[in-house]
Order: sequence, then structure tokens, then C-alpha cells
Amino acid sequence: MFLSIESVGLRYAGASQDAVQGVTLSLAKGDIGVLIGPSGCGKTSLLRAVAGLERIHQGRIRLQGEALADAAAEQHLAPESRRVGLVFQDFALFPHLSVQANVAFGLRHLAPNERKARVEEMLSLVGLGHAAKRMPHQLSGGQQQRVALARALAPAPQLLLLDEPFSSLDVDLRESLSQDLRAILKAAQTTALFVTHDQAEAFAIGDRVGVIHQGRLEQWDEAYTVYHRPATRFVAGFIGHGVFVPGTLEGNQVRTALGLLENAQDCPLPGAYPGGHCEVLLRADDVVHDDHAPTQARIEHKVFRGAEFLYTLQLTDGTRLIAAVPSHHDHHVGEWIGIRAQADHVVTFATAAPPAPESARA
Ligand SMILES: Nc1ncnc2c1ncn2[C@@H]1O[C@H](COP(=O)(O)OP(=O)(O)OP(=O)(O)O)[C@@H](O)[C@H]1O
Repeated sequence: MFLSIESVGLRYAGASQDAVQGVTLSLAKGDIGVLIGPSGCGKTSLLRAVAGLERIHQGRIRLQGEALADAAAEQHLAPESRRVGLVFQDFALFPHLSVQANVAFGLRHLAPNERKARVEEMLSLVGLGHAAKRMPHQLSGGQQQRVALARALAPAPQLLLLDEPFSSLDVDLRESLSQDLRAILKAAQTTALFVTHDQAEAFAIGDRVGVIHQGRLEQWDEAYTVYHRPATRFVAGFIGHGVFVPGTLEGNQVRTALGLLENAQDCPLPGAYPGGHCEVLLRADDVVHDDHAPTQARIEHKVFRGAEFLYTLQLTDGTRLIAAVPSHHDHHVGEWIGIRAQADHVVTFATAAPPAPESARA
């Protein structure tokens, strides 16, 4: 593999536990990996370890077979020797240098004509060929971030690391930039590791998506698999909108308050759960509004999201669900509507342990 991170552990001085715990992942050449997870889960720490800005105390990081860091061998290659490019959220363009001088900054080893050609190539790659002579303050936030990207790509790093590069930009710009970024990285055939807490961004950019929770990598897979076949309960709850409802696994089907769900053949065998009792992940897009459905649900809450409403629903037995319903079905809070389940991918988990009674906790 082009990049391989093997059982990496990282602990900050004075901390009581590892910020990164036994993380293993690999990236093929030209692939874009995205790390996503809640604040403080260790995404940035892992990226900094790959960059060489933090030392690892366990495991190994290799790039094209060469060890960048190896805890057992006490090996730690300095950041500047790693041929790794960095783009962080604060653009950090040199304010007193023009756009072209910013991009040329890491190219001092090239002859002037080669340097000029490379700067032109990079600026045209990020769509800013016309802005070469401008100063950073004459650019929008999105344009500045493109220059930062051109500057990081100019020395042709083997690996590009990006830490929430769009976090200070507004939502619309983020969305268009994340699509552009993917196209730019693919055009430059750059292998990249990208950190974000934004799921839409992760799915738009990543060939592989990794979900980190409390320093551990819970899943490392294609985005489609992370969404439809979450490996752990945490991933299932963190990605997308969904709820867990009680179910009973019966062969290839799961019985729930919304009726029988088919397509459970990829779930564990019923014997994996005592009595077949489990919990089923029902995502907002698995619950369909249908006036003719026998099951009625009361709308508890609704959020308008443009093309659809996200309804929070309650069944007569108290089960809570979330449903994404096309926004021309504009119902009132308190109204009862017909719903049915339509889940192509049925995912089950062991029932969460009920909270211990007060007396047991004392
Ligand atoms: N320099 C540091 N010294 C000590 N602890 C640190 C340091 N940097 C991060 N941490 C701790 O390590 C853990 C992981 O932090 P990290 O910044 O990697 O998380 P993150 O997932 O990138 O979070 P965010 O999305 O908020 O940026 C946190 O508990 C954080 O408080």
C-alpha cells in the first residue's frame, strides 16, 4: 500500500490516555482518505503524526514502503524530510507576497523558468490562472484556500494532508470547494488524507472514509459501506440520521414495530442475539410516508430541509422514528400520517445494555 498506518498510538505528555489508539489503515496511490469523527476524537492528532509533527509511541507509519516513523525502532523522520504537504484551516498565505510568489515559495530548488511554469500549472489547476499577480487580501476566502492548495501541491508532495481546510468558509462555498478539491486532487494524481467533521464533505471527497471515536478507528471503508453497513453502533449513530428500534431476527427477516423487514441476510445469525432480540438501525430514508400504510405515526417535530422535511415521529407504542419526506407533503406537528419501512440494507446490533439501577451504581 502507498500509505500504511499500522497500530499507531500517540499520547500527549501528561495525558492519562492515548489520543490515538492502535489505529491501522492504508491508502492506495492516488486515493483520497477522509477521517471523520466528533470533536476531540483524535483526527488532527493522527494527521499530525503522519506529518511528523507528533511522535508516536506505538506502531509504524510507512509511505511507499519507507518508514516515516517506527516506535519499536525509535525512528522518527523529521517533517521536512517526509515529502508530505499540509493544508490547514487557517490559510496562512504570506500576506506580503503575491499569489504567484506564494505558490512559488516551496519551489526555490527549481530553475526560474521551470518554477514559473510550475506556478502557472498549479494556478490553472485550481482555476486561478488570472489571479497570479494579486495579493492575498484581494482574494475571497475560497480563492485564498485554493491558493493554499496550489502552494501545497506545487512541490509535488507524495502525500497531501488536509485538516478541515474549509472550516472557516460558508456552507455553499464549502460544498462547491469540496467537489472542486476532489477533481483537483484526482487531476494531480495526489494521494491525500483529509480531516473533517462534516459528513457531506467526507462523502463528497473520500474514496475511503474512516470514522474515529475516542482515539480508535471504528471503520475504514468506502463511503457507501460506511453509510449502509456501519460496522459499529457508534458509526451507525454518528453517520446520517437514524434511530435504533427493537427488533427480533427471524431468519432473513427482522420483526419490528413497523412490520417485517426483509433483506436481513447480511445480519448476524439469529443465535447471535439472545432470543433473536436486537436493535435495528432505521435511517430517515428507510421510513417512507405512505397514506395507505397500516402503521400510523404522530409527527412530534419537523425540520424543513428544502427538498424534504425531516419528521420526528412517534408510533402508538412509543417507538420514535425519523423520516425524510419529500417537502410537498407538508403535514402539521401533531398530525398522524401513514408510514412503512423500506430498508434495502438491514443493519442490526445487540440491544444496548439498560442503564444500571441507582442502587447498583452506588
Ligand atoms: N497538544 C496537545 N497536548 C495535549 N493534549 C492534546 C493536544 N492536542 C490535542 N490534545 C488532546 O487529544 C485529543 C484529540 O485531539 P485532536 O485535536 O486530535 O481531536 P480532533 O478529532 O481533531 O478534534 P477537533 O475536531 O475538535 O479538531 C483531545 O482529547 C485533545 O484534548
